[in-house]
Amino acid sequence: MVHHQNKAIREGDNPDLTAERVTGTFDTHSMAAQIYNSEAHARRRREITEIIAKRPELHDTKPFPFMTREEKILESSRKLTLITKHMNEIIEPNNSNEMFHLNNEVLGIEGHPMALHGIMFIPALTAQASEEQQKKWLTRAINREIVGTYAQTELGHGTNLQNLETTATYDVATQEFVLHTPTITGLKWWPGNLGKSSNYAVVVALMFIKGKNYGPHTFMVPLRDEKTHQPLKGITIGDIGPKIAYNVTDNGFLGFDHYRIPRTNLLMRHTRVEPDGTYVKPPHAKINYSAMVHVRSHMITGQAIMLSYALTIATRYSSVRRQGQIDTTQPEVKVLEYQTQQHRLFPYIARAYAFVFAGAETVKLYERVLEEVATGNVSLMADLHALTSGLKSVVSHYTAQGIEQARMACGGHGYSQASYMSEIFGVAVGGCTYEGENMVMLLQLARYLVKSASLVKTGQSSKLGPLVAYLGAKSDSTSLIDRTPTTGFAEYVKTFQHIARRQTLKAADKFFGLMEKGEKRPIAWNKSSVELNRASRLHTRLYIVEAFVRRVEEVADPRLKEVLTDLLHLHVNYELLDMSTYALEDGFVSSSQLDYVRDQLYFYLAKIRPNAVSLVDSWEFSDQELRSVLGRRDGHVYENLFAWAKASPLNKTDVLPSVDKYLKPLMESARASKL
Ligand SMILES: CC(C)(COP(=O)(O)OP(=O)(O)OC[C@H]1O[C@@H](n2cnc3c(N)ncnc32)[C@H](O)[C@@H]1OP(=O)(O)O)[C@@H](O)C(=O)NCCC(=O)NCCSC(=O)/C=C/CC(=O)O
Ligand SMILES: Cc1cc2nc3c(=O)[nH]c(=O)nc-3n(C[C@H](O)[C@H](O)[C@H](O)COP(=O)(O)OP(=O)(O)OC[C@H]3O[C@@H](n4cnc5c(N)ncnc54)[C@H](O)[C@@H]3O)c2cc1C
Repeated sequence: MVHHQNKAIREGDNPDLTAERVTGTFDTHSMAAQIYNSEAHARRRREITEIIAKRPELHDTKPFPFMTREEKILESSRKLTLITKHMNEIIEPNNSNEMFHLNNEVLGIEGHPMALHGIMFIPALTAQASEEQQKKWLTRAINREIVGTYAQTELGHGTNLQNLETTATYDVATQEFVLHTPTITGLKWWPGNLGKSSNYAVVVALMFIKGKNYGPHTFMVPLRDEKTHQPLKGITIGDIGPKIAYNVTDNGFLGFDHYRIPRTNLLMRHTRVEPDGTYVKPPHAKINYSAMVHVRSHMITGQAIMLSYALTIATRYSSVRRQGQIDTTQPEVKVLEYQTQQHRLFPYIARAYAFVFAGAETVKLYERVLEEVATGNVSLMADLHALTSGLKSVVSHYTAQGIEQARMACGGHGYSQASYMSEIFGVAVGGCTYEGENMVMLLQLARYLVKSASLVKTGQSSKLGPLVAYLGAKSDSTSLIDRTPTTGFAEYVKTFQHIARRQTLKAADKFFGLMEKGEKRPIAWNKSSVELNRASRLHTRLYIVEAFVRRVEEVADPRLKEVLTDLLHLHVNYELLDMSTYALEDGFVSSSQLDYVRDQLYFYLAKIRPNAVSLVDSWEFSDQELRSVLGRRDGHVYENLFAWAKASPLNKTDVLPSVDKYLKPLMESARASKL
């Protein structure tokens, strides 16, 4: 038996796909260890996948696209109950990475009744509840004795938290908070699993004590009777209806009618209200926003995975789909041979790797900040907020674009739900909106960049933090990119730094200039905001490149290093071309240097070509996880597309009731009138 580098090869697979795998130059298990950040985790993922494969009760009973929303919720609840009961047989208890994989395999990306419970409810209690409160609620939440969500957004306000309408007014006499929704626009709207599944929520409301507004605070609020699951008195609650995707999650609405909770339901780890109404303020004004920062830090990896789902589907399919000829004397080629197809897919494969490497760094920083904040050290909160605001925006934007490119790369079959592309797109694109609308979050990063620019302009560059230290450096007069040895990335990094620095300082100049001319700060900010957001994107894209460089430098295995270096070359050349306006406008990069960059790009598209399938196989998604007929590991696409179509509910009968009822009489009367 031949041992191939690509571990996805099996006998009986589509030979076109096997041929791709045979050309792979690196070990896909080793690459998986890079993607999932450790050999142990990559191995555990495979083990979990194998366990699930052997347990048919954990498989989808039919393809998701053939189910109604109610059927999907029922099916998801069934599987959720099973994996909760048998969790310890499948994953290490309390290992969030393993839990994430188990959920993706068994439940999929469309959500499930406890999605927000794990993503936000437990993290909010962990970071914001006092020890006493954690004893009361966190253990019950971890044991799934109660199910919770995070209810912040309202019908009328999501971004602007200071103008939420839900109030929590302290009643000193009874030592209770009175939660109230004064208008329809004050209804909580959107929280995941609020509609039907949760019986508790961490609710964000403006806190009033003795007539004074203390701004948004978080409260632990019971919503439904723990036995009957009926809404409690004073609570109006329900599902907001179907969405573009993610419809297994019951995003909901919630209203309070003078609903009372004890004082001690204010989450009091960092902030307190004494029985007499005395307010003890937290060590950082935005410490209660931690659940959002938690998700923003983790969603970078989640987005990279969804982008990779789409790329795996499109790259495998492009290796079995033959259409047209390049040399007319030869048979039809795999569509992956077309340079346009490679240009559509490979730069996004590089981006997916770049995103997952950047995501690993964000999670690490988040964990550090979480530990520090627990001891009262809030010094890194602003850095983490700035970094995650930029990354969540840039990564979700390019992920959505990349998935759509991958869908189009599959031609007509990409438009069929058999590809699963529309669901992957629909779920991923939600990330551009939730956890802070992308433009808004880029503007949060811009505040940090403008403060940093101001340090540079006032000669205080030494005070710049490591994430923005480059803003204080002096640029060379021109880029030396075409004189760089092909293995080096330093000149590219310098060029990206130059571009980000120039745009940041220029946008800051515009903002400060408008204020000098007499504009009020918020007006000047608004008039500079497009330029400021451009700076935020360029800064974030620089960070992503640097994270990619850092990872490639760490890799020891020469085969992995070579292919990752190829991908990095592709990435830096593609990114530079994509932002060439900025590079050209001050002459830092010349048009002949851009020609070099273009040539490099085409060179690396061709160099990566033999490894394309192995690069997507390395993500090690099972067929169950991908849920795509086009993306099947074995490449047997056509016969399975036919089987999938035959299984469509519309094909249960040859003649539909709608035909009997309407079309037949219509045709009959048309025929009769002709007689
Ligand atoms: C846009 C936001 C951040 C503005 O918040 P606000 O309180 O109004 O800010 P201010 O203007 O008063 O102050 C800005 C100031 O605060 C700093 N800051 C903001 N957030 C943080 C933070 N988390 N950590 C540290 N510092 C923070 C900021 O840097 C400024 O500092 P300066 O020094 O420049 O003054 C806020 O309204 C916001 O976050 N809006 C977005 C709302 C959002 O994300 N909602 C998510 C709801 S939950 C959800 O979507 C769930 C999805 C489900 C799923 O994930 O699957
Ligand atoms: C799938 C999904 C799941 C969600 N889950 C939850 C959940 O579990 N819990 C929860 O509480 N919420 C949840 N949300 C709500 C989500 O967090 C908000 O929709 C999001 O924060 C955006 O707020 P918004 O809807 O008020 O948008 P808006 O703020 O109304 O945005 C509309 C437009 O106005 C622009 N805009 C707004 N403010 C500014 C500004 N200051 N400067 C410049 N432009 C601005 C935006 O860029 C955007 O283009 C979810 C949303 C989705 C789509």
